[in-house]
Amino acid sequence: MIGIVENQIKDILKNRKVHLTLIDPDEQSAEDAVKIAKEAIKGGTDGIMLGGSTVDGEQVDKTAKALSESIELPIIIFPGNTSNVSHYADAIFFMSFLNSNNPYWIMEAQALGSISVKKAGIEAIPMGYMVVEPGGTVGWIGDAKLVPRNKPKIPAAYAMSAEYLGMRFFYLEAGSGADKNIPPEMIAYSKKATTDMILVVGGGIRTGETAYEVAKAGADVIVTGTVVEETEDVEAKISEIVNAIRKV
Ligand SMILES: CC(C)=CCC/C(C)=C/CC/C(C)=C/CC/C(C)=C/COP(=O)(O)OP(=O)(O)O
Ligand SMILES: O=P(O)(O)OC[C@@H](O)CO
Ligand SMILES: [Mg+2]
Repeated sequence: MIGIVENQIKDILKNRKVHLTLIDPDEQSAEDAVKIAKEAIKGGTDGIMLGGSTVDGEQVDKTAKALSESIELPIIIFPGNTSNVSHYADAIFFMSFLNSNNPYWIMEAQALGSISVKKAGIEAIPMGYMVVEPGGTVGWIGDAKLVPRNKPKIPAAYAMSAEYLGMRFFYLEAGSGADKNIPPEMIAYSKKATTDMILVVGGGIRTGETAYEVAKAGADVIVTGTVVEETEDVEAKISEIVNAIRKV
């Protein structure tokens, strides 16, 4: 069933690209996460993703609670593992790590995590997750068979199969803090290969210019996380990125 958050994203996509700000609950206190989220909202972001590849459930829960008390925008869990489920969030990217070598990340974590998702009563958004070189921490933790950067047809085939399996979102991930973002050509292939798939792209996007390229190539949802950790002026940085993708 399609829920409220997914419909909100689809509504925005009728007119323009979507930007999500990723906050890693491991990097700051819940109070500071709220400050960052508020700045990002002033900069024009459309929602907050909460997650990290090495974060514990308690910190996710605390941060989700603080955010839910202070902001109106959707809070979407970006789970690093089964413990990262919180009823204070609005939704969870219910993702399968499609190019992992380990069945745990492809289907077991989902089976184990589904019990908490059901109990929490949050919206599950079905997503195929594909990690491309360099892949960062998540590539290592997720035991990924990293997609070579010059092989755009590989993720395109996975995107097609994910769509045939009923997944509605497909995430091309270069790894948090990557020195290079997903190549535009790769984004274009995955976009062309699918019909209604919502294409999410993240990892290594730090400027309005790259965000524009990624959006122009076919990304529907552009995710930035590390820039927020690196910049002094979160509002200005997010607004640079958001203004750039809105030009597409
Ligand atoms: C659906 C449920 C409940 C679980 C699925 C969990 C899966 C498949 C996870 C995939 C593997 C994984 C570890 C993903 C992490 C995704 C993520 C939150 C990335 C962003 O984190 P980083 O910023 O790379 O983390 P660090 O900053 O900690 O390096
Ligand atoms: O931290 P950055 O490099 O913006 O990456 C965001 C996201 O794709 C990580 O999962
Ligand atoms: Mg991080």
